[in-house]
Amino acid sequence: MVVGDVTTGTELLVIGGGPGGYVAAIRGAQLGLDTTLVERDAYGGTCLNHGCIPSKALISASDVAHDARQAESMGVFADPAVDMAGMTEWKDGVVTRLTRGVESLCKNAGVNLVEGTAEFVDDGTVRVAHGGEGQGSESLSFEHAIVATGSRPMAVPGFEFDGEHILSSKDALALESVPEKLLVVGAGYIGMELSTVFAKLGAEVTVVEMLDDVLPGYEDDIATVVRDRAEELGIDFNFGEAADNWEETDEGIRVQTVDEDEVVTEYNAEKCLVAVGREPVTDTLALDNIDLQTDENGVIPTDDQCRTAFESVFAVGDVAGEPMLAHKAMAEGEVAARAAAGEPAAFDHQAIPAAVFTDPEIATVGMTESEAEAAGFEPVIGQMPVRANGRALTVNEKEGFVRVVADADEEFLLGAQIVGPEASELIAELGLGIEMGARLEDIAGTIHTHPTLSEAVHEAAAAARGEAVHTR
Ligand SMILES: Cc1cc2nc3c(=O)[nH]c(=O)nc-3n(C[C@H](O)[C@H](O)[C@H](O)COP(=O)(O)OP(=O)(O)OC[C@H]3O[C@@H](n4cnc5c(N)ncnc54)[C@H](O)[C@@H]3O)c2cc1C
Ligand SMILES: NC(=O)c1ccc[n+]([C@@H]2O[C@H](COP(=O)([O-])OP(=O)(O)OC[C@H]3O[C@@H](n4cnc5c(N)ncnc54)[C@H](O)[C@@H]3O)[C@@H](O)[C@H]2O)c1
Repeated sequence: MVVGDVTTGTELLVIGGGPGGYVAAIRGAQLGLDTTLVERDAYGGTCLNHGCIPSKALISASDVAHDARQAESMGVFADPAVDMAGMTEWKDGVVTRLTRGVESLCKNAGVNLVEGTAEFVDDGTVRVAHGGEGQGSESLSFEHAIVATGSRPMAVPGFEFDGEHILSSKDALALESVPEKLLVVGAGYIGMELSTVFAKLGAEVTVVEMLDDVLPGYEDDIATVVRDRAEELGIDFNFGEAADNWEETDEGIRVQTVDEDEVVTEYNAEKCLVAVGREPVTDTLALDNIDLQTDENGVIPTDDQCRTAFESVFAVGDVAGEPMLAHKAMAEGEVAARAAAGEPAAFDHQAIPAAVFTDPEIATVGMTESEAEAAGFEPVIGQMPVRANGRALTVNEKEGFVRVVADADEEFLLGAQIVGPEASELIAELGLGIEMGARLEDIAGTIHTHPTLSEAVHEAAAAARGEAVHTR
């Protein structure tokens, strides 16, 4: 415990111990920099504690329950009971194991760990306030600082999170029982992943979305596959409606939405999950003290080395803007640490994959067909339906496809979109392909194991060359 005002110095100061921050700190220490990581809450940040990991744990657990109930066509008859408290305990165990792992990885790498909230005093010093009252504070001087303070959920005006009726994703991931009726506001990443979880666990789920389909930004044929499956699970979608206000009722809550013609619709539910996007966390940093400006979305602007307007200050991860994904935060953390250590490093945006862990999963990397056209390419497309893949049928899956986008001229791989089982795993081969400048023939000429889902990647590349064997 530090009481009073102690001044120490460090070569590399990292603020925030999420995926962006802890990777930056470990890499900085590995490169020989005296490195200090300041975290105010829990190592692993949003991703490990309240995001990627707990949500994927609940997705897996709800899949086990749901798949067992759906296995009659495979000759398996089961009716598993769900103990949400037990599931939450198991999920918390996974989280604890991983957060402890991050802490010990940092320690083993020689990173100095400081618990507290860091704010800038000037462009070479922060003040770290420790814990609660009487815990004191210390000043830390630095040569380079990496800001990795992440993001928080955005609230809809009038729908402030209370953890009881109006839930953030963090609240929803900590529920001890399955709500009978769940209203979800927003059909983006979180809305779709968590609607699927709770529908599979037996909740009656209704989704309201301001726009006209699920998962804005994804191509229509991809969104359609996921929406159709979600509707089969009993999820009720209401598009073109925005959450407007709510009140408490004897049974829970009544939420009113409004559409563009001012038509009001009412929904009764036990709880309401609001998932309408996330905003960067910068208000903990006293940025005014160094006059570091954010843009209109609260994002800290950076260059391709993740450097801010200040030579000595970098920003990585969600606080540095879209896409707000953990692997992008880690990759930026690495670039910033290397740049701080004086190594050549630059962040390359061309092959950042994204995955939505819906049923079935979605995964994309690089350009879509229309993005390739807009970038001046003449694209060629190859597509393999999941139903034509033997392994998919053996795991009782039929819906979806693998699509590759290449440049017609030289056949360089430009992008890929997958919707189907294990899409999040299959996309890695195509990301590597783009990164290495692979051509269609490199993928089509690689022998893929039979029977695997990865053969669909091989066939999509072959299809783009007019050489598919397993699809027309
Ligand atoms: C429900 C959910 C599911 C998600 N699923 C996925 C997924 O499957 N895949 C994926 O790629 N992404 C996913 N994400 C997004 C992912 O969690 C974020 O992109 C990622 O956590 C960003 O990492 P970061 O290091 O920028 O910030 P964070 O993980 O938010 O970490 C920031 C850290 O900074 C600390 N901090 C803030 N201010 C200060 C301060 N002044 N001093 C000290 N410490 C401070 C915070 O306590 C926090 O620990 C999900 C997010 C949510 C909410
Ligand atoms: N698998 C993953 O990688 C993963 C999973 C979860 C979250 N995340 C990250 O977290 C971020 C935040 O997720 P999210 O789902 O909160 O945001 P999102 O941006 O993905 O989706 C928000 C949705 O809410 C809708 N919306 C906005 N205001 C509304 C209103 N008033 N009423 C009804 N609908 C409204 C938007 O049109 C949009 O469809 C994601 O963008 C992503 O970066 C990633």
